[in-house]
Amino acid sequence: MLYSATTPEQKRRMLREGLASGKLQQFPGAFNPLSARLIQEKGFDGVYISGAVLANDLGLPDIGLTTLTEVATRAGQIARMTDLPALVDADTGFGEPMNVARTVQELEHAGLAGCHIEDQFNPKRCGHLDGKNVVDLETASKRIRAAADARRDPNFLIMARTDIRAVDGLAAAQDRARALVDAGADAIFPEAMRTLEEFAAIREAVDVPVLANMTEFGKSDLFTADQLSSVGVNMVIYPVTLLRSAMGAAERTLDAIKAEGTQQAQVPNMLTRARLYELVDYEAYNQFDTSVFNFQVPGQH
Ligand SMILES: C[C@](O)(C(=O)O)[C@H](CC(=O)O)C(=O)O
Ligand SMILES: [Mg+2]
Repeated sequence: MLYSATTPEQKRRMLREGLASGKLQQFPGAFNPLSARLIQEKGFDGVYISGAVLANDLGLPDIGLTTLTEVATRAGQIARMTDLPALVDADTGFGEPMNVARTVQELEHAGLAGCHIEDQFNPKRCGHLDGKNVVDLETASKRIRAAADARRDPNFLIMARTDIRAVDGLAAAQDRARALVDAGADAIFPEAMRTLEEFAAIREAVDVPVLANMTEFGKSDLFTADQLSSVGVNMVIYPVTLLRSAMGAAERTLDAIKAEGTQQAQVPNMLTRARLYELVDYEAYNQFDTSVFNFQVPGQH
């Protein structure tokens, strides 16, 4: 009932253990708190909270328009609904190194298990689009160092994302990954890798966990969990997958209502009322009510 009984500290330990387990950690992107429940129920290892999804959900493009307050608030609402660890996309950290430090403390406070901070210029863009740019190594390292120093829980995961592959190539991505680990990164997110061999090259360059971004319509093929495991990737995200699926379904239903004058034919594709109630644990609230209100007033029989 209500929120997860697992504490943020426990979730952060779970994330660390999962990354050290040798088993690929699969983190689908939750597009709202309810979908985080579904992700947990289906047996995934954790929940990803995508910057693109948070921006798109507000009707905005993913170009650094969302604020720290918006991201921390929404990420906190999602994280508290699941017993799984949640990793959030902190974009470029929302400013200069001191802002990055505050970002990390806000995200810790919101109950996140970790975040990733990238080395793009502001305004940032989707890592799978052309025309992005990256900051120099010193600036990128300062962001990561500030993030690592700011956390109060040593298990809060600081993941460094580098977008440099698309700008300067794979060797540059290996160098930068190494340097960001030296700056304090606990894990590396090499953005826009093209092949499995490229993931293997990053794996070779660093000895911290490596993440693969399996976003649709991007630069990489959608590799399977087995393929990613075979090159030593530790964690995979499906960042926008559920939002795209849900919005695809919504569009088809709206089209059907327009064309047919009723949603009837779409009903079999919908989550039933019973299933929805199950996901929000309706029954537990019912029982709470019954136990609270099931009393007798003395003298009244
Ligand atoms: C992972 C990502 O940063 C996100 O915000 O989810 C995006 C995903 C996308 O736009 O498809 C990215 O830059 O890859
Ligand atoms: Mg993003």
